[in-house]
Amino acid sequence: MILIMQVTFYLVFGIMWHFHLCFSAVFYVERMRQHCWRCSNVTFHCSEHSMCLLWVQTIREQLALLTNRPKNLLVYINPYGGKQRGKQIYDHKVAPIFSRASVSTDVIVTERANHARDHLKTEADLKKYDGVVCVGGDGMFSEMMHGLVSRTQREAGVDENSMEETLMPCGLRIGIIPAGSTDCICYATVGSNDPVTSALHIVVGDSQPMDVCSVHNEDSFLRYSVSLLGYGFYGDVLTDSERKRWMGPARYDISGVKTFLSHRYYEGTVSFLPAEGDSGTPRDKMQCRSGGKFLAINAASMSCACPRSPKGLSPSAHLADGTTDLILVRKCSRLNFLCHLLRHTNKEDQFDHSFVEVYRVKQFRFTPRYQECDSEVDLRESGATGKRFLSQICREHRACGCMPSQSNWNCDGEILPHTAIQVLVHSQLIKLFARGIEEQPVFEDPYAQCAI
Ligand SMILES: Nc1ncnc2c1ncn2[C@@H]1O[C@H](COP(=O)(O)OP(=O)(O)OP(=O)(O)O)[C@@H](O)[C@H]1O
Repeated sequence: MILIMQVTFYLVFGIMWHFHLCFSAVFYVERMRQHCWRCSNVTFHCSEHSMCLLWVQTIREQLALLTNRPKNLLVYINPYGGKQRGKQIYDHKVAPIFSRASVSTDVIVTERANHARDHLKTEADLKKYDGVVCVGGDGMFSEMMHGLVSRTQREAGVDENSMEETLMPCGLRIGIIPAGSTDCICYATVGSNDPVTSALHIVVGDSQPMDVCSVHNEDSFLRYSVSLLGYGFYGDVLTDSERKRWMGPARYDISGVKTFLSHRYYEGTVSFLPAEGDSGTPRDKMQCRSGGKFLAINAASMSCACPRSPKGLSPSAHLADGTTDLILVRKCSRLNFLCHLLRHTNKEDQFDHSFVEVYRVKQFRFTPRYQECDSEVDLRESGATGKRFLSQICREHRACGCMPSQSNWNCDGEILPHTAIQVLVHSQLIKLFARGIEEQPVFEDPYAQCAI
């Protein structure tokens, strides 16, 4: 009994004691299908008050020894993310679990885009907290991560604009309660996009380090990325879908089909520093420069798994090994490109095509064939008349003023204002309240209760 308790005690997260009726309920995590966790409880009845009290005190003492568990959290809720149910999800599904686990919270419902980022960057008294939690989608996570990373660098005197400086890892862990239209980061780090599961990962104090890529244009810092940096196909899908926000989540499908049919390719050169040692490579083709015509240039710092693509863009990408998987899809026929895209949704190897190259790298640089001086992206549907391409004058045909074909970088769902970028992976810069996707059931019967 003692042995079982030691093994599984970390899954207990609360206890409720009823003095007069002489019983106590112990709350614990129960593993369900598809990486979902649920809150369960077992009730102990006891004929003697003193024995019941002893049990309750012992369990409380044991819980107090688990120092990795958060006691104070700062929570940001985006009330407009996804189906606009962030507040409801937090109040009904998450807050009761935090309360049961004796986690106290300060909750901020955001009033505008970048509210959470700015508050974290400057105002928040971070010493009071053991972690920060966002209730929203990938955009909301990205906002919070930017706020926390920038704050950490500023306090450490690190210049984010300099690629030479080593960034300081963040001290606070980040929790993600999925409530967006795309919850890829949550899905790739927990294995599901279920708010209750994420809340339970937070209260049991899970910790998952994560790499962060910094993206620079010459000497200026642009953004951080933790999941996907995509030029060409994924950049075009995002740019088009941003113009169709009014359509809701259906915009991604419509923009995806439209972008696929347009079959645009882009010219440029990718230079990279391959990972060494035991990081492994997704494929064994070593070279450090690749130029030509590309349908897509993707850098996946995590698998980028999501319900539509259960294995993700790069199934073996590691969350925290200091590398990113650079996937170069060269110009090919529409049919071949379709085959490649379809393999993201099934178990076939999406890299097993002659027009696809993949490298595990620590840093890379992309130079478009036609270097632009500036690119202010105009997202209006009537973009052709906007500012977007005004400065993109073809170098080789200055006289004719023809417009070179350039895409935008999709940086974790945000459009970058520059096409020529340098990317550097910072190993384990942040930590999440997550444990990665559990490969094997810990217990022989994965659906059995975790006995205490
Ligand atoms: N109160 C607010 N009002 C408007 N925008 C907000 C607010 N709070 C946060 N945001 C912004 O909303 C964007 C989308 O939020 P979130 O990621 O939570 O939802 P989403 O439905 O997943 O959206 P996305 O289309 O980015 O996947 C974020 O980039 C964030 O900056």
